Amino acid sequence: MAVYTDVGEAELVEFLSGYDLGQVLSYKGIAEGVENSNFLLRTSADTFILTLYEKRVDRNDLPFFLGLMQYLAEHGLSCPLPVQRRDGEALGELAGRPGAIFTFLEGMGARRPSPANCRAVGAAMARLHEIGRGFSMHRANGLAMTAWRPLFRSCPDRVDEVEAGLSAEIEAELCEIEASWPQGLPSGVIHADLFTDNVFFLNGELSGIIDFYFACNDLLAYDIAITLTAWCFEADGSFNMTKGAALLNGYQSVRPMTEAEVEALPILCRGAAMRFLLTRLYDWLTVPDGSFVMKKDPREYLRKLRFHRSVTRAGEYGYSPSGGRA
Ligand SMILES: Nc1ncnc2c1ncn2[C@@H]1O[C@H](COP(=O)(O)OP(=O)(O)O)[C@@H](O)[C@H]1O
Ligand SMILES: N[C@@H](CCOP(=O)(O)O)C(=O)O
Repeated sequence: MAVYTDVGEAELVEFLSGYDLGQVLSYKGIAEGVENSNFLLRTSADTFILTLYEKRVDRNDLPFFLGLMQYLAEHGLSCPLPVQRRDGEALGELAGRPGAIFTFLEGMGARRPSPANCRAVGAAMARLHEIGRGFSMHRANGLAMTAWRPLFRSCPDRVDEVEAGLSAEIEAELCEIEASWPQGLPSGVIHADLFTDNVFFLNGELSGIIDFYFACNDLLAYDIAITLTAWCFEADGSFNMTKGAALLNGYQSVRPMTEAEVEALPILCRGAAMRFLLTRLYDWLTVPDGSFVMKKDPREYLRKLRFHRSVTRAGEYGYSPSGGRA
């Protein structure tokens, strides 16, 4: 349940007095999400999303996130647009937290993505990468490859309780990833959390992308690796090459990958699986049972990591050099 901060009606009315959004009709907490508190807000003007930023989001990063959403929306990517107050600011303070209001996006995440969904998300991600070239703000990736070992070290000494031998497996894997991580690939603005719950579909068409709170500057192909890892495995843990090909072809229909990116895809996928294995592992071992923070199973990403370790070339993900070309 992602409502960590309660909002009283009087303080909400006071907060809204800075906007031209009419009268509050209703507001209710949204269960989905992990990081922040989100409310569905209906006013006499329209329906909106009210987000209160919780402790895990650094408030110094908020201008980057809000600025990026505004820039992408203004350049044709469907994503929430931060609503400005009368004084021109989009960020305010509510219930002791930084807060902002966003336009509401219609649609729902694909629970079991089809190859067509995968193609659409690949193309949308490439559009995001292309549009992002013109965005002038910069944010280093706080969860970049160099942050994984310190994150692993900060996990309590109970990693092997999750699975026997896990600590040694992660240690060995980190050494290989660190030694083989690619240098000099094209970089730019990436979403970095393009999971199925963050991409909405309406009537079979991709209607928008949400949740830019891990967005940062990093390797574009690392974003492809994250998305491929999130979208193209089945519930039984098997990789679906049809979906992989669809996602990569969709991406390449907008932005062809360079040869170096294609070659690096297997190691980037190992990194992507490691990043989500570690954040999930940390939460699994540190967040108390019964807490509001939704813990996700780290073993899902351990299985994905093991698959990626067996891959030697991008063709095994469904990549084909002509992919995306008409
Ligand atoms: N602009 C939006 N339009 C429609 N629904 C939204 C919007 N932003 C968030 N939501 C809803 O709120 C949920 C949580 O949002 P998300 O940004 O993923 O939260 P968190 O950052 O806490 O993970 C989403 O799954 C979706 O249901
Ligand atoms: N996608 C991450 C967790 C972050 O959750 P989100 O609700 O912010 O997308 C994971 O699955 O580990």
